[in-house]
Amino acid sequence: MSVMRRQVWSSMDAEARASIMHRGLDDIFEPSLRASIGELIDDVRERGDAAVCDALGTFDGIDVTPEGLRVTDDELDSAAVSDAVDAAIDDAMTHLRDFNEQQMARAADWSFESEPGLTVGEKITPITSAGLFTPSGKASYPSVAYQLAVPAVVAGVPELALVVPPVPGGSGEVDAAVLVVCRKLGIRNVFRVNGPAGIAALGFGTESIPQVRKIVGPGSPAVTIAQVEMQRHGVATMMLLGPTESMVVADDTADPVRLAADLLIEAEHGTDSSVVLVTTSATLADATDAELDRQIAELPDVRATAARASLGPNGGCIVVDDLDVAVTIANEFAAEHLQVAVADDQIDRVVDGLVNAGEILIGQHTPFSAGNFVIGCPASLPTSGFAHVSSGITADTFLKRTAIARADERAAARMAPSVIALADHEGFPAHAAALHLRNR
Ligand SMILES: NC(=O)c1ccc[n+]([C@@H]2O[C@H](COP(=O)([O-])OP(=O)(O)OC[C@H]3O[C@@H](n4cnc5c(N)ncnc54)[C@H](O)[C@@H]3O)[C@@H](O)[C@H]2O)c1
Ligand SMILES: N[C@H](CO)Cc1c[nH]c[nH+]1
Ligand SMILES: [Zn+2]
Repeated sequence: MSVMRRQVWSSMDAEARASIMHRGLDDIFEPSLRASIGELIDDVRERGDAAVCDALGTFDGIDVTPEGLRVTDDELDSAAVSDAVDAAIDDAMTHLRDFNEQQMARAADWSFESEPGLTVGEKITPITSAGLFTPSGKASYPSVAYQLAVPAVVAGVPELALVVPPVPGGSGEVDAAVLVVCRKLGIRNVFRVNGPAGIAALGFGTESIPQVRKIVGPGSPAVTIAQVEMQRHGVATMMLLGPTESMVVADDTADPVRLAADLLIEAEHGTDSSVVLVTTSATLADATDAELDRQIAELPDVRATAARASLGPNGGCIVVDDLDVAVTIANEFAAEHLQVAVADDQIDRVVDGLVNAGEILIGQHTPFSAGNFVIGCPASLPTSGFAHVSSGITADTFLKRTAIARADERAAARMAPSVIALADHEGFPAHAAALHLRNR
């Protein structure tokens, strides 16, 4: 039986096409989950640390007192990982720091004289505080910790706090690799939390956990709902870093063995992931499917089950007539991670046409896992179609732009008739009066 659900674009009706584009949102915003997360948020607002501790007991099976929420200096200082992981974290953080510093160098204040006597521009400053959520459920995610924290540090956010659920099945300890990342970056405000309760705690502030202005980080549906709900309470959060997803656009020159391996990368995250191959070659699709079957057999059961769901009911293979159609599909899908595996002389044409994706990785030497871990591009990226309108987490996520203008007397007089005409039309006499009195 095929691993990938196979469809031919030219024979798919509108419903079949819409179904491949749709992912995740119904599950994420399932009404009873929304209601229970809403109650949890209210509880944290009313009872602070006590509610976070209760949620840790109920949902994560961990008993802690409020004093136990903060990861101690001793835990941070003694956290240790193998030399190989330590070196890999340094390698990754160097690339990520370089990427974000390049971005910062292009985010300079600017101004210009837009007419004689009128200067306008922008001043760019970091937000004053941010909360970083590192997931810890179906996997350990030190890479998410540095994907969030390095950009925040490079942006210069003065107050940072990181929350993370304890290792599942443990006795309350936090993944040592996450702590190593925090230590390397000088982040000492680290808290063990239940996922959604931790989001609420960052938004309201509790006795132990500092209140922040913006919360970022990918997570499970419960964590995602908590972030969306906290917008009602005046906290900035992002839309929407949900279940991991990927797409590969390939032509008949792609190597099916690498293609299968690359499709399995994000497919193994969970049964809620979605992975799609769009190809001009049915022969390549057949060969890739056979390879997928062989490579999935080598995965542990839990990852194999996730991969079959991601490539089967949640995703699949779409055979298209040409690469232009593939580009149209990729832009409509707006994948979190997108790889282009086409002939060298087609790459520019395809990449030029791609506009909606969290990241675009070019060629079969650029697998998603290199992007996830080490390349230095953002890897905490918008999912569920939000790559149509938003971007991954970078230093820019932690900056804001304030417009600045200065007019002299001559420019104010020149603008007065336009201001007064529009103020009169909108019915705001005080808006008009401020210009009238300057021009008497
Ligand atoms: N978009 C991205 O950049 C990106 C990056 C990494 C991971 N991800 C995705 O993030 C997700 C991580 O999910 P995860 O489960 O591994 O970790 P998670 O930490 O996000 O979720 C687990 C936490 O949520 C709590 N929780 C779960 N359901 C709950 C409920 N109903 N009520 C209260 N608490 C509840 C658990 O007790 C635990 O504390 C995956 O879907 C993965 O694909 C996305
Ligand atoms: N694929 C994830 C982002 O969607 C990032 C990640 C971390 N670890 C493994 N993968
Ligand atoms: Zn991944």
